[in-house]
Amino acid sequence: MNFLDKLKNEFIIADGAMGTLLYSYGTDSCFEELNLSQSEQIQHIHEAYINAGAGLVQTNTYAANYLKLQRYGLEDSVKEINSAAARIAKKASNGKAYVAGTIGGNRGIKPSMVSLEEIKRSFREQLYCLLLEGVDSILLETYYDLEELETVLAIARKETDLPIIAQVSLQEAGVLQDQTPIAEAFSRLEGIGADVVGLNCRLGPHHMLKTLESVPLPKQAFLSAYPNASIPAYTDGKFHYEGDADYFRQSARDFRNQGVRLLGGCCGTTPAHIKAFADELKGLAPLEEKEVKAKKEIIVSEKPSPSRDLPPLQEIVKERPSVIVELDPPRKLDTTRFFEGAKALKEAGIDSITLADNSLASPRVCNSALGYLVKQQTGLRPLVHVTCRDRNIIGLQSHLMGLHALGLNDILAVTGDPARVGDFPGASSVYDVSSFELISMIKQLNEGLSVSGKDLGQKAAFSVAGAFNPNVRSLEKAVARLEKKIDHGADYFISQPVFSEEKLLEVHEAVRHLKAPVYIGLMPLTGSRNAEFLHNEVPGIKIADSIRDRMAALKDDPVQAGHEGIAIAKSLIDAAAELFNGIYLITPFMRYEMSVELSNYTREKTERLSRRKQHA
Ligand SMILES: Cc1cc2nc3c(=O)[nH]c(=O)nc-3n(C[C@H](O)[C@H](O)[C@H](O)COP(=O)(O)OP(=O)(O)OC[C@H]3O[C@@H](n4cnc5c(N)ncnc54)[C@H](O)[C@@H]3O)c2cc1C
Ligand code: MET
Ligand SMILES: [Zn+2]
Repeated sequence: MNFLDKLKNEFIIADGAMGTLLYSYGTDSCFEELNLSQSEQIQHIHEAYINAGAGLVQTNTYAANYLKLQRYGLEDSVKEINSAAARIAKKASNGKAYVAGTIGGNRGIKPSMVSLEEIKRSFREQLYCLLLEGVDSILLETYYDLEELETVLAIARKETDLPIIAQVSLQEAGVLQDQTPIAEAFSRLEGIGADVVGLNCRLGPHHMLKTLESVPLPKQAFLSAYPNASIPAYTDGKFHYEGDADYFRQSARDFRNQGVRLLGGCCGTTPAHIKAFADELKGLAPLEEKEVKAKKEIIVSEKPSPSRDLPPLQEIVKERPSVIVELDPPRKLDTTRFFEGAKALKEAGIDSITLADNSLASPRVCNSALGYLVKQQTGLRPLVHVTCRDRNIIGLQSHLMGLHALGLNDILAVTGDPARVGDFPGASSVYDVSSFELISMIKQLNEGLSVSGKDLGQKAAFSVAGAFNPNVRSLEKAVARLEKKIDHGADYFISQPVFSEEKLLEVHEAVRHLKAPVYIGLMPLTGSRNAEFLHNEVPGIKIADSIRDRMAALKDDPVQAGHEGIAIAKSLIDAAAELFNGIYLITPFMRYEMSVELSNYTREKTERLSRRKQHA
C-alpha cells in the first residue's frame, strides 16, 4: 500500500535521530560519510528503529549536499553518499518499512549568507540522487527559513509524484524565526503541494504540542511531528539529551489528539523513544476532527520609544557644519586624561565624541561605560562604536539593549579589526554577523523587535552610522558597500582619515549622490615616524611625498613636528570644509589638545564660509 493511503487510515510511527545517536557512540565528524565507510553501523541503526516499531525510516542524508559536505572536503561525493544511504535504508527496511529520502535545510538559526540560487543547485543534485535510488517518499526537514523550504518544495513537487513530507523547525512555540505562525506556514506548504506538513527538531514535545493546539487539521495534507528528546545539555565537552522514553510515552496520545499521524523523533531520540510512541498508539485510530484553540495574538507593543534628548547626527549634519571627534578609551585603568579631554572637547563645542570599540583588537576600557559617564559628566553626546568581532549574536543583542537603557542612542556599526592584529592574537574573532547585518539588527530594535523577531516591548531610538574606508584600491567598490549599508538602514557614514586634497575631491565626487551624509575623517600627524608608519604599514593609507618630507625635516624636533602636523591638518580642513558638512577628527595617542585646536579651527573656518555664502 502507498505510504499516503496508509496514513489515511492509521498512524505511521517514524524513526528517531541518526546524527545524535552516532555522536553518542563517539562519531564526531561527518555522519553522512559513514554511509560509505560504516554502512553496517547505519544499517543496524535503521533496523533498531524498525524493530522498535518505525514504519518509516529516513536515509542518513540530512546534510549530504555539497554545501554542507564541503566542510569535510566531500563536496564531490554527493552522489556516492546519497546512493549508498538509500541502498542501506532499503536493505534495512526489507519491505517492513517505507524509506524516506531526507534533505535537510541549509539556513539555520544564524543569519545566513547562502543564496537561494546556491541552495537550489545543491538541492537538485541531492534530490536527483535520492529519486534515482527509488525511495518511497521525500522528507524535507529542519527548515528554519520558510522561504528556503518553499523554494525547495516547489522544485521537489515538480520533479516527483512521490509523497513529500515538509517539516519546519520552531523558533519558539507557535512561530518560525521570522514570526510566521505555524498554521500559516503549513497552509502555504500545503498550497505548494506537500502531502505531509509538520515540525521537527530544536524543541521537544512540550513546545510542539503547545504549537499544535492552534493549528487546524490541514485540508488535504497530514500532520507530522518529530520532537527532540529534550533541550541539549553540555557536559564534559559533549552535548547530550536527557529526555527519557517514558516522557515520550506520556506525550504520544497528546500528539494524537492534536491530529498528528506521522510521529517520529529528532535530535536526542533513540529506539527506546520510538518504541514508547509505537506501544502507546498501538490500536488507536487517528483523530478525524479537531477543535482548535483560539490563537493568542502576538501584540507588538505600541509603547512609544523614549524621546531622544538630542537630534540624530544625520539630521544635524544635513543642515549645518558639524564636528565629531574620536577620543578613544584608554588602554590603562586611569581615565583622568580621557575625561579632561572630553570636557575640553565639550567646551570646544563639538557635536559628539566617538569612542572606539577595542580598536586594532586591543582591549581598552569599555566604551559604553565611558560613554555613559561622558554623557553624565559633560552632557556631550557619546557615539559608541560597536564591532561584530567581540560578541556573538546573544552578546550583541544584550549589548544593544544595554545601550538603549543607558540612553546611548548613537552607534557606529563596524566589522572590527580581526583579533590576530591585537594584544591577544589567539582570541577568537566572533563575526556571527557582518557589518550589514549588525546595522539591520540595530534598526530592528528601533521597530521594537529583537534579532529573532521577538517583541521587545518598546522601540529603541538608535541612529546608526556605517564605516567608510576610502583608502582602498577601488573607491567604486567602497561606495557600493555604502549603498548596501544604506539598504540595511545606515543613516550616515564616518570615514577613515584622508591625507591629501586630491583624495578629498575624489571622495566627495564619489559620494555626492548618496542620500546618507558622510563625516570625512582627518587626523593630525604627530611626527615623521607616525607619518611613515601610516604611509607604509596601514593598508590603503597613502600620504603625499611633500607632506612626508615636511614631517621628516622635523624628525628630531617633536614639538615642532607636532605643530607641523597641526598645520597640515588645518590645510586639509580648509579643503574638506568646502566639500563636506561633517568633519570627523581622530585624536592621536590621547593628545586631545590637538583635537581641541582643530575643532576650534574648523568652527572658525565654517563660520567664515557661511558668512561668505550669506554675502554671495
Ligand atoms: C570610522 C571607523 C571607525 C572604526 N572603529 C573601529 C573600532 O572601534 N574598533 C575596531 O576594531 N575597528 C574599527 N574600525 C575598523 C573597521 O572595523 C575595519 O577597518 C573594517 O574592515 C572596515 O570597516 P567596516 O567594519 O564597516 O567594514 P565593511 O564595510 O563591513 O567591510 C568588511 C571587510 O570587507 C572588506 N572590504 C571593504 N571594502 C572593500 C573594498 N572596497 N574592496 C575590497 N574589500 C573591501 C575589507 O576586508 C573589510 O575588512 C573602524 C573603521 C572606521 C572607518
Ligand atoms: C539536525 S535535525 C535532523 C537530524 C537528522 N534527522 C538526524 O537524525 O540525523
Ligand atoms: Zn534534530
